[in-house]
Amino acid sequence: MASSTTKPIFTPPSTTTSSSSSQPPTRSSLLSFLRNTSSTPISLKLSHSHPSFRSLSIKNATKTIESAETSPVSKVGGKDTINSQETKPTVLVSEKLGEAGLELLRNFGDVDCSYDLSQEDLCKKIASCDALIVRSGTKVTRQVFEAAKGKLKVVGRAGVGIDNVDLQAATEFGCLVVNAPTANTVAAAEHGIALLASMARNVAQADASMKAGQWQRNKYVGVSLVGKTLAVMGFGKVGSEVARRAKGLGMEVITHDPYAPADRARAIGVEVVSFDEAISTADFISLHMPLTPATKKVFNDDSFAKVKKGVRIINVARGGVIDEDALVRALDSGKVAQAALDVFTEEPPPKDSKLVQHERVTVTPHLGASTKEAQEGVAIEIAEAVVGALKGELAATAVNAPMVPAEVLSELAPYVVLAERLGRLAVQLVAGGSGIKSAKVVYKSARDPDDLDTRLLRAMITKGIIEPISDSFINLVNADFTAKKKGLRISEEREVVDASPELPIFSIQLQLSNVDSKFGSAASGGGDISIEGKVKNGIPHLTRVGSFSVDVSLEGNLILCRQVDQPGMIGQVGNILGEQNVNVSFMSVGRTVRRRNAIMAIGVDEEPSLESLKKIGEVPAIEEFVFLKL
Ligand SMILES: NC(=O)C1=CN([C@@H]2O[C@H](COP(=O)(O)OP(=O)(O)OC[C@H]3O[C@@H](n4cnc5c(N)ncnc54)[C@H](O)[C@@H]3O)[C@@H](O)[C@H]2O)C=CC1
Ligand SMILES: O=C(O)C(=O)COP(=O)(O)O
Repeated sequence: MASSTTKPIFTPPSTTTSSSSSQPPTRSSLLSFLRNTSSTPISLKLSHSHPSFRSLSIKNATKTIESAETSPVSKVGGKDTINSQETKPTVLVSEKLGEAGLELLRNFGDVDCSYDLSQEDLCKKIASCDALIVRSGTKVTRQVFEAAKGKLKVVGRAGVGIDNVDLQAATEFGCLVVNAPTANTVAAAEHGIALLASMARNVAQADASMKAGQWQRNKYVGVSLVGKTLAVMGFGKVGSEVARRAKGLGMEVITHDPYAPADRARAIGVEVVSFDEAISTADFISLHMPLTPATKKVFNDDSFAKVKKGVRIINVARGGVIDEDALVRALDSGKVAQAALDVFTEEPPPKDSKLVQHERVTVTPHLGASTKEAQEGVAIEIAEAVVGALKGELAATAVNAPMVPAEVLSELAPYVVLAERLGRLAVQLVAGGSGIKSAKVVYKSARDPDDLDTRLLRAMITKGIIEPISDSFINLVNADFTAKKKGLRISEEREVVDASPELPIFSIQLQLSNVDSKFGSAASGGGDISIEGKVKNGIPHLTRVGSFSVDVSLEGNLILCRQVDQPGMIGQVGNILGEQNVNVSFMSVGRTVRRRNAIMAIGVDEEPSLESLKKIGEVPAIEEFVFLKL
């Protein structure tokens, strides 16, 4: 029989545990995946609307089918439109974007094209924007995220380099950053080759000289490319395309990239070498690495001291990777013969910049991505990514959230839902005051542990745990950051079990350590709260609570009761709920020893009233129970 201290224990539904009730209406319907996946099953959608971009989405299928009237997004004439009664999302485009991309955006929301905004004006405008699309000219600083006051959900970078976006601040504010990484690759590579060839033959200088009325054939004798060594610094998308083209011009190509696989370079006849070897053997050095703290001013006095005398440098990456004063010194001393630069530390550079004015320097105003083709491609790529993110889909080009390849995601989708619901459920089992400091996730699978990418699952478990206990906005972007800030440590383990290798995961177990439980039966032997779940026929199920086996699908609301294992219990509880017109969707009983203790897990469609929950607690054989919202 239950003691008065353990019975009845029930948790009234807290507002923070219900994501739909806790979000302001304009936000709850958006960013469903980034923000809230807790209410219905999901399916996957792959869209191939642009050849260079595969946008990957997880959509709430039930919602899409059932709630055309209530969802802000519906399909009309093949276009994504917004129902008239809902506020359309506002997308601020702060730099010139291709018309095809703008068209896509206009079909979805209100588009405000305001170019050349001052930082102050950007901060003023941003408070009413759901998305911001930039190129390299807009500085998206912490100040911008602060000024957005939580309204801004996505920053889309219509291009590759995201060094103009404060990613840390974006993450802290839960703002997704997406980029368009593929559509301008060829344009940047072609511009690199154009600069290489025109620098070698003094095209820009000779052109200026002729326009000034001169005919200086002897002054502009160039150097040949064939047989010369080109060092490609950064063998990514652009670097490898430059290398391919330089090989076609008869150049020897070497590369330095600490992260690129050597066999990918070797496959096109390019040798991977150390930084020092690359810069000391090359006749031409072409820069294609991103600007990061590690690459900032990596070309400085020390590195110029190591280059071959008379080297020629091309930079279509970022101005910041070169110490520009050091480059001027190296040009003046003759160590560097020429430079061709598309990018600058400060853009536009000061009018009196010694580098820009230098006779042996060829400059272009950041034109690498500026071809008609690339701009249309980039505009479509970013518009699709931003619209997708605003619709709550997972972005394949997310820069500050877990990004999972399409084929992996299609397998993991139901486990993603399971992960979040286990987190959400476990945290509701924790007794009031005890803070959660440590969570352990065990992924049981028949597959090799290295085959399982758990970043997304981990982020969803974290979101599930943190969201109900946080009054700030939690999504996939800031879940990890917020968990760390709250001092929650999440560890992961993979356990190989004898199960079907067809399934990526056999089960997910979640343990919260050193916490008191509202529901004593959820505590495992060591005093931790422990629950486990599986995916069955695509539906997440709770399969273990503490040491009790149960089997209930994780949908809607859940009542967990521990009772003396005796006949008639299901009927008694069912009757109490029935009297209140609460529909029982499923029931499962798990016990350790026959006729002793059992756990009853009851799924209910409606939220039972306080009165009916009290009545359940008054059933003599029920020793403890808890009401949980998923
Ligand atoms: N001028 C322009 O208009 C354009 C400039 N870009 C810039 O070009 C750069 C490369 O773009 P993608 O090739 O698309 O990027 P990517 O990400 O495909 O390639 C970058 C490569 O740099 C490598 N890398 C990182 N740190 C390095 C280091 N310390 N030393 C050598 N390599 C390092 C990476 O491993 C990666 O392979 C970016 O900075 C991007 O912003 C890109 C497009 C247009
Ligand atoms: O994609 C990049 O990284 C670029 O540098 C292109 O910049 P832009 O969009 O032309 O301002």
